[in-house]
Amino acid sequence: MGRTKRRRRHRPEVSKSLENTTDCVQLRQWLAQHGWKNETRLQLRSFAQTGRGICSRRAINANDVLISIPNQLMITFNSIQTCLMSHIALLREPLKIQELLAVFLMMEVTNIESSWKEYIGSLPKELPALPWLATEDEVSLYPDEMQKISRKCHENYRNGLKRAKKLLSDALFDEELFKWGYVLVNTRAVYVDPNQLGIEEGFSSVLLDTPNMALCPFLDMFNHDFNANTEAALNNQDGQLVYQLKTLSGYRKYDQIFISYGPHNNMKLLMEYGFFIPGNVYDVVQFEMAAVLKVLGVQIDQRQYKFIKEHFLDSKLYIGYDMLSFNLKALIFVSLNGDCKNISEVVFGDKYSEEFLLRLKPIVNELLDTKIFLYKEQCKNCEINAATKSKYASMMQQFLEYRVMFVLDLKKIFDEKS
Ligand SMILES: C[S@@+](CC[C@H](N)C(=O)[O-])C[C@H]1O[C@@H](n2cnc3c(N)ncnc32)[C@H](O)[C@@H]1O
Repeated sequence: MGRTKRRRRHRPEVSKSLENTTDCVQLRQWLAQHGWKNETRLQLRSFAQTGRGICSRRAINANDVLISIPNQLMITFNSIQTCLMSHIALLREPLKIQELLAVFLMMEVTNIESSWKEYIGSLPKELPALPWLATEDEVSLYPDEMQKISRKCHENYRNGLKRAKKLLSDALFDEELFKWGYVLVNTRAVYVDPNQLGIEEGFSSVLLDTPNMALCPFLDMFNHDFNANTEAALNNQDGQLVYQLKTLSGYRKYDQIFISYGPHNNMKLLMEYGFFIPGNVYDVVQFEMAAVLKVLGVQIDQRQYKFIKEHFLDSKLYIGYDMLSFNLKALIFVSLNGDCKNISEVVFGDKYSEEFLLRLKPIVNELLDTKIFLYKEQCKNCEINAATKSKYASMMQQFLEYRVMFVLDLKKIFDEKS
């Protein structure tokens, strides 16, 4: 009875081992040949919730070093420089580090003698459903804020593509493979300190930015969770530079081990990585100043406008589980109190009157209602498009459906709190 109970409580998430797949076997052999010891017995599995990810065949304790990847296995600016030397010499225009890494992947994926063949073989063949990869017709059905971000991401990509194309002859350039590399770098690269890697100053003739991105085999298989707490560092271990991850929380055997990609809200996760997490504690709904003023039904005068602009109160306007952002509350106050003599004192001293706080309640409700209305409308658009089975439209539809539930949740919480 005790055993059954214990087992039930410890039942791990449904998953399937990937250890016997060709890609995984080859990756492991290659890592082992280059000195990776896998002291924490990490294993690749396919998880029902997240797809491919990592667990351990033993329990992991808080403060354990999860993984140490030797520097020579990573793809850094240094490794690219050595491999692409002849092409880099032809460089007519500098690239960004992300673009250079993408060019490198594009070249190496077809190079059967590549030193990273096993790693490149382990990379996903299919790209995550990043909304900006959709067609312009589909993007035009997204909510305004997501259209804007999608177009910006697409523009960045097009600029990178233009630059990268100047680097190589047409015969050597494969646009589809470049896009594949570009997205994978965006979703998998880790931050590195160029000084620690011994990257000399001379990169500015080749790069538009600093070489602070690198690809780290196996370590890039960890999925994201907002609760995860890890520390990453390049350390010296037995005279060798290694990229190490330390976990600050423990994991049971076979439970998926997560890292955190940052305190990202769901919109950011979807735009940058192609997924979102229901219940994400960092999630928020954002507002434009014009939309807030419309709900308030007021017109602000010059003095109010100047105050808002001077203190950047027209940005970072959002509501999340922690409720209104500082700026949103301040913007509402300033907009409703044109005749107030001591705006600064109230706003920056958090001296809002009871009367104002009471007034906030219906305003917040209305702001959230406008979002629900919008998301429902846009959800219908994506639903029509999802019928054509585009993975972007389906993902956006799921996201907007979740978004409606999230905002309803916020309304409930705000109602209970105030
Ligand atoms: C660094 S990779 C992680 C490993 C990846 N799952 C793989 O199979 O190679 C980042 C990508 O994994 C996926 N991912 C990461 N965390 C996730 C999560 N919590 N839920 C769903 N997908 C996730 C997304 O596609 C993201 O772009």
